[in-house]
Amino acid sequence: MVYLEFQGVSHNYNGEQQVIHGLHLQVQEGEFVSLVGRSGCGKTTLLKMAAGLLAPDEGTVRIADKPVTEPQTQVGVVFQAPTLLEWQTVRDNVLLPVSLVRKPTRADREAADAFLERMGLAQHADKYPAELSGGQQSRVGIARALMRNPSLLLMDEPFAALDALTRESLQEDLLQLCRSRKMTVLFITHDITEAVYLSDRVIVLHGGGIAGEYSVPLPDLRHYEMRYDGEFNRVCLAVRQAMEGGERK
Ligand SMILES: Nc1ncnc2c1ncn2[C@@H]1O[C@H](COP(=O)(O)OP(=O)(O)OP(=O)(O)O)[C@@H](O)[C@H]1O
Repeated sequence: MVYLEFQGVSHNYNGEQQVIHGLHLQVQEGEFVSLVGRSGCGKTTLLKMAAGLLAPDEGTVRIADKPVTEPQTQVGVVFQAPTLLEWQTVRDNVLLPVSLVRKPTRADREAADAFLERMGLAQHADKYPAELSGGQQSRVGIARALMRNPSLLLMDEPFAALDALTRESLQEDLLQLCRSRKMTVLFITHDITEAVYLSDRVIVLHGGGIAGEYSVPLPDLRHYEMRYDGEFNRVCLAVRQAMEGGERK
């Protein structure tokens, strides 16, 4: 079943040249799709339209077959800058999606603590964001998005500020979570290896549209050794070549 769909979507800022132009894309329920492309090609613009934070000038974005006109409760969004509330503790920041609609219960606090533990932040729950490193703050942002129990996760370079090993372990955690909860994911990254490792499909954006689309022929259960596999590297090379300026579909 198609879960997220862009139907002939276009967008420009301030009436200037179109950043996204008549784009069609379907993401299946439970599918993990990465968006890659040169800086400024419109990845964040596309993600913001899916999040209901930006309206397309033309075309429609649909989630579960309903047009998106505003932010949706079943959608979790993670940006590279985690935008945490400085005056609230780490735990309260994670609880924010709940406290915006009702008073958090003990079960909510336990769920928040479980996500923080999963992100390796159990001992930081009572601290304030300013006391955490940039990478730790990014992980709080991810825990907060997961607190919504989202069916669709939109992630914009969520691991960009992390060291290589933390990044790898969070990639494993994210994959496990997505598979076990059958989450649909749209994931932006500049790292081709990360895109191929995490995804069922990698989409290359170029010139306002889709320049290439690559299914990843790896089993659902991924292991870091797969990154050195010949097939894996063939997909990485194809993605890279499309990023260098492939034909627009
Ligand atoms: N609020 C805005 N107002 C005007 N122009 C904008 C705005 N946001 C983005 N743009 C422009 O739209 C284009 C696409 O931006 P977008 O952030 O979607 O690209 P991106 O592919 O995510 O880039 P990056 O990889 O550098 O994050 C860029 O040329 C950018 O300068």
